[in-house]
Amino acid sequence: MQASIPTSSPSAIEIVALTKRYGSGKPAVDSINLRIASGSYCCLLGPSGCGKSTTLRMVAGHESVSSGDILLENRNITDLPAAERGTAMMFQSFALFPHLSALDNVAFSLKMKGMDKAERHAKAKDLLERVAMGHLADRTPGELSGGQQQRVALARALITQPKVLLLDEPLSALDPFLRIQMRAELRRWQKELGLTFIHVTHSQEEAMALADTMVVMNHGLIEQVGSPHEIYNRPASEFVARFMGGHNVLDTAAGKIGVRTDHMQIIPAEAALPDGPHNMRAVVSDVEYQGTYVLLGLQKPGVAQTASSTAEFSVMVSEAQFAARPYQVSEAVQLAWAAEAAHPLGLVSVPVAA
Ligand SMILES: Nc1ncnc2c1ncn2[C@@H]1O[C@H](COP(=O)(O)OP(=O)(O)OP(=O)(O)O)[C@@H](O)[C@H]1O
Repeated sequence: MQASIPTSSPSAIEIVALTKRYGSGKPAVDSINLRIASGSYCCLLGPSGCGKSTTLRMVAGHESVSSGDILLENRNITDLPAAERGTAMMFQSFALFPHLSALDNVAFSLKMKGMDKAERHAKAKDLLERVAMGHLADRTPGELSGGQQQRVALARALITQPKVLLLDEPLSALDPFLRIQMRAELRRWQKELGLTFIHVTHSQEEAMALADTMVVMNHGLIEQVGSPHEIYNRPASEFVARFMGGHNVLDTAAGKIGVRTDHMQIIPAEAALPDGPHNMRAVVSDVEYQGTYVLLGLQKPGVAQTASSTAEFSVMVSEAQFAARPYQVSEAVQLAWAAEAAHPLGLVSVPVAA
């Protein structure tokens, strides 16, 4: 479901019925509405092809809009050239000029504006100091690590004094260890600078770690907007529950519900359970040891097991709980959950009034 962000803080960006059509088929971005609070970290999240990069590029002015509007601090920027919008973009590969020093990379856009060398170098040096790169200002990108290149790319984006920084998969070129380190740096910079960041990612984990507001997209539509805690604890649709992971989707008489895998209990088949809507029978189909917990895969009873069949449900049990009562593949069990652990999953996305 789409939902509006509380209107108490002023919107840095407001997107109204924004649509992008590339051909005659379904739009890549389909009349979306969104408000992004000033000074917040917003992550656009979704599977490949959901329209998140197209949305970001339309905000940046790198992609034309088929219909709808984009407002930055109440100014309609829909038809303005990229350089006049008050946004700056940081790309996946950082797009640094390989033959220029870090200093000249950062100063480049000021050179294009005709600023004299001493002044632009002073501004660039100042920004490099801010991202702890002042001592490496003379190095070319090839002489810098991935994380250092990212800091130069950030300084280069900030030199235009944007109100909104747009980041397109900025961490995907980094190795997993550095990605986690740079993720923390991005978050710290955003808070220190007090700027609005809009960050596109396909990683749920990255969005959860960074975002004040997550925007989950699918098929050109916004499925849900909310804090990581809201999205994880109250996924609004089956798509969001499955995409975020860590949830079971169950068919009940009252419709589909979501229950977190760590909020579901596994109980031996012979144990007595109260009759009611909050339990079901299942068969263990796989047991995965994950260190602090064990993830049990389960199927409905009577479903034939093959080597390629995947578990329909999952239950996370602590290592200690599993050690006290281990479960085996093919064992019949019962699953139970508290009424308050189940939340209904809607099916239809509804647009929000902008
Ligand atoms: N220049 C283009 N011409 C035609 N179709 C395009 C163009 N750019 C994107 N599309 C299509 O628009 C849809 C949305 O693409 P978009 O790049 O916004 O998705 P995405 O969510 O960012 O995916 P990814 O994570 O793979 O980059 C896709 O179906 C894509 O094929």
